[in-house]
Amino acid sequence: MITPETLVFDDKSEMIATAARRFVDLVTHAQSERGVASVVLTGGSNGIAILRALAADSGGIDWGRVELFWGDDRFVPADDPERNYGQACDALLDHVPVDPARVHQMAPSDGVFGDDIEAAAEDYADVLMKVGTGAVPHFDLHLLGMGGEGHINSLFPHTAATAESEKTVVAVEDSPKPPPRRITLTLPVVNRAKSVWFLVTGEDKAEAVAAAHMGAHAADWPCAGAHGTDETVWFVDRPAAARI
Ligand SMILES: O=C1O[C@H](COP(=O)(O)O)[C@@H](O)[C@H](O)[C@H]1O
Repeated sequence: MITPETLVFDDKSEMIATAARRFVDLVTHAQSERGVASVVLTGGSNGIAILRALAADSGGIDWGRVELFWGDDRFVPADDPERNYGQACDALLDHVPVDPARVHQMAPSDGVFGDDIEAAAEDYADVLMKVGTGAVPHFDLHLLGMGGEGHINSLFPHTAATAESEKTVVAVEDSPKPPPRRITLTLPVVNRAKSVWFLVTGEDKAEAVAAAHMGAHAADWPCAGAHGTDETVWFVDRPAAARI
């Protein structure tokens, strides 16, 4: 496994600005190599902050050639402010010329599958296979936020979703963090990404950051189970880095 790169910043705005610049470099490089870049977005404070920074300046990114996915979303109605997809639209996607056919949101609870969260999760697994023409894509980048107990996407400690080794997408019915119903990519899918970046701030995250850096078990600290095939980068502020 590749040794993670850990970048510690004095403040959050400096961290987000650096991550946004690296995002531009990574995506434009992928586009020049392969035509289309694939990126998995995340929710949470920093996952949305980087999108706002990109709305202000996205350099030479051709947004029409970015395939966008979500690492997780909350299974709530489409207009619920808790939706990671809706927050991403407000922060970035409504302001740049994305190709709607390349924007792959997870279904909301009032979408085509209605309240059937299992059907919605299976549909997203199909989407991954279809876009990857028969295999889950090796995403160019998977962004991750992280909770204080080490959750990433909607993979919480000591849950079946975190232990999942076969399915690519699962439904979560009892998330300890509200709202309780969510859809999430699983660790085997996260770990297909070439680059996995964590965006983490705050001293309440310091124990989880330290656990991941000390090689904890993913069951205990899901963040410890996420790695890119080419790089794993931790963007952390000083309080979050306090215990490493
Ligand atoms: O519930 C969620 O939380 C994580 C982390 O959020 P943060 O606000 O503590 O940074 C987020 O990455 C995930 O997508 C989201 O659904």
